[in-house]
Amino acid sequence: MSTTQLRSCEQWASGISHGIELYVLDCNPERALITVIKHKRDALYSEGVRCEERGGGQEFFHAPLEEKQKYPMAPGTVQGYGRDFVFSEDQKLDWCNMFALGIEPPYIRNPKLWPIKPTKFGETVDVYSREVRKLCQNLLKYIAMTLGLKADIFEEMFGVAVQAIRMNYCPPCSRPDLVLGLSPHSDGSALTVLQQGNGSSVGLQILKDNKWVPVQPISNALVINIGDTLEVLTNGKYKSVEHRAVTHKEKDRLSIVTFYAPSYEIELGPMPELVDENNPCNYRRYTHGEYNKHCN
Ligand SMILES: O=C(O)CCC(=O)C(=O)O
Ligand SMILES: [Fe+2]
Repeated sequence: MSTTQLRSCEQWASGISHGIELYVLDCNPERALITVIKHKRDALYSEGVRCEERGGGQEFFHAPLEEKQKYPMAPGTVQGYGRDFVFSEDQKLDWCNMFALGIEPPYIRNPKLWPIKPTKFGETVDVYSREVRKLCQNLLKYIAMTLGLKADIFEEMFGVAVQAIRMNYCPPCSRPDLVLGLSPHSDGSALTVLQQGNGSSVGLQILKDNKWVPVQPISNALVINIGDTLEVLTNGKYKSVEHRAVTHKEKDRLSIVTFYAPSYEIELGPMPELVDENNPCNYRRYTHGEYNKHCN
């Protein structure tokens, strides 16, 4: 990593509250693919970031099937327990089970899908999500600054940002060569915040220079993915990263993923500040709501 790149990492790190340390795998804004934030135990940690250790995810997935099926993901929807991205009966399914909930704004919440067991589940998800929301707002400020834009530009543009959480649980798989945990995709969000459960197998891989590169889980670390929305808004300066998750022969794996995106009705497109003769507009305008319908 060059000195300028390091300097920009430091600037980000010192600016973020809670004494978070920032590690950047590729911090050139032109190709910023993925960022790893390492936070100190007594900062975000104590405020609920290790969601799965406090009754957040693992316990839910280990509950009997009848218990989980009380919160089904209805066909054509994206909240509850089940499988997303099922388009046809002949499709080869991913190995992961998912559990997803809308968090903000309040109208996207479906209280019937919030499990009552484990008892701490709802509270844990709420505390965690509040902290992650602040983190996303902070990150977007620093991203704006790396682009020479005013710090609040994204916050002002996003309205009441949409936030959702998804837990992906992959049991061990005897033939990891035959099935993926999650098929390759990019996220529609502006930012995605991902934690790989402690003790989980290596699973996440990003496509970099046409090769799948594993993202090693770092204890107490969050992985931040750039999503499609940020790619569009920055006219391609920040690139959305294609990623997938692989399975493991003996180990299970839990990932807890937050998607942070602009309000559904806001019209989005490359920001005029980032379009000029040398950087022509590369994307058409759309709303996040329209994009979501197209994807689901
Ligand atoms: O499990 C992972 O590491 C990736 C999860 C993911 O990409 C997603 O939920 O969109
Ligand atoms: Fe993803």
